[in-house]
Amino acid sequence: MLFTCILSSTSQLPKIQSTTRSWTLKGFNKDLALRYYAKVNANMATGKTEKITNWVAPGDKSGEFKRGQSQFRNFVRRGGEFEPEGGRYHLFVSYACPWAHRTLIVRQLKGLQDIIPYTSVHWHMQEKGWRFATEGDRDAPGEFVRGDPVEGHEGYTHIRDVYFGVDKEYQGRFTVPCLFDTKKGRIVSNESSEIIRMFYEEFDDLIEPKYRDVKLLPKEFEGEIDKANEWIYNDINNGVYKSGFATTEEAYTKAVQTLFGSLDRVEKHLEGMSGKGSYWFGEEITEVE
Ligand SMILES: N[C@@H](CCC(=O)N[C@@H](CS)C(=O)NCC(=O)O)C(=O)O
Repeated sequence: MLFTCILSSTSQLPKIQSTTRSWTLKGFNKDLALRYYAKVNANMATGKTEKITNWVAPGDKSGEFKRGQSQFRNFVRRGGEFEPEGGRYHLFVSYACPWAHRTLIVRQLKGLQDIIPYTSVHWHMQEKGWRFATEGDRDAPGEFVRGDPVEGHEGYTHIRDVYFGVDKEYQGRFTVPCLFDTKKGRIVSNESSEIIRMFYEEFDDLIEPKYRDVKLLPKEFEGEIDKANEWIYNDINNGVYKSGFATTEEAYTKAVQTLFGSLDRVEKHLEGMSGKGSYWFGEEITEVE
């Protein structure tokens, strides 16, 4: 999934080829790839004053990409501070972001299209981070790629405006996905793994009955799902970033080897399921997918 985000951004970068046994990178020009990633990195300047732009902190000799924690970690919950309500929450995404993809996928699977509207930013992230599309953009196709439609956000040009709009002193990165509460004017969450979990059941009273039966975190598999998430997140989802943003050969090699080892592990698991269904646990799609 993350390969799509990083690697498909340029036709010059390697294509991933899946075989039943292993994943191989054919024609991988690492130097070219690293130069590209370095350029993306330089273009991803965010932050208000300090350079919180560097994926690898200056002075960190390890050259390893270390992801910061998402800072908005509230939950939409029945009876809680953020009640589930149709039209109340707005989801900001980028079609170029796989963390955002999973929120869109779950939104669709759970039939939340009329409950949670969304906006996708322009795909090209530049020095101020993600920006909203304008009327003049001719190169940003796709549904809901538009200006920020939230009332009170008139004049917002970038996702950073949403963050600074709720916290003038915000010091983190201006990431998508970001779930915004239009009623309280607050960011509920900018952590995709938690946004999807809110979508699983919290809005169930508002959706058609057939969507209530979509159980992406079935009780009987919860423990196994958490276990699988642990290494899939560290080695694959985030592993792509660790590979792409590494600034030393050592960090790069370690991340890439871990990544491909884990992709093999996925292949092996799915091969072992053959005949039992196409998904991680067989017949039913779950969070692991
Ligand atoms: N842990 C976050 C990560 C989100 C994330 O890193 N999004 C990237 C796009 S793929 C982003 O918006 N980056 C902008 C930046 O870091 O400046 C999540 O899963 O929601």
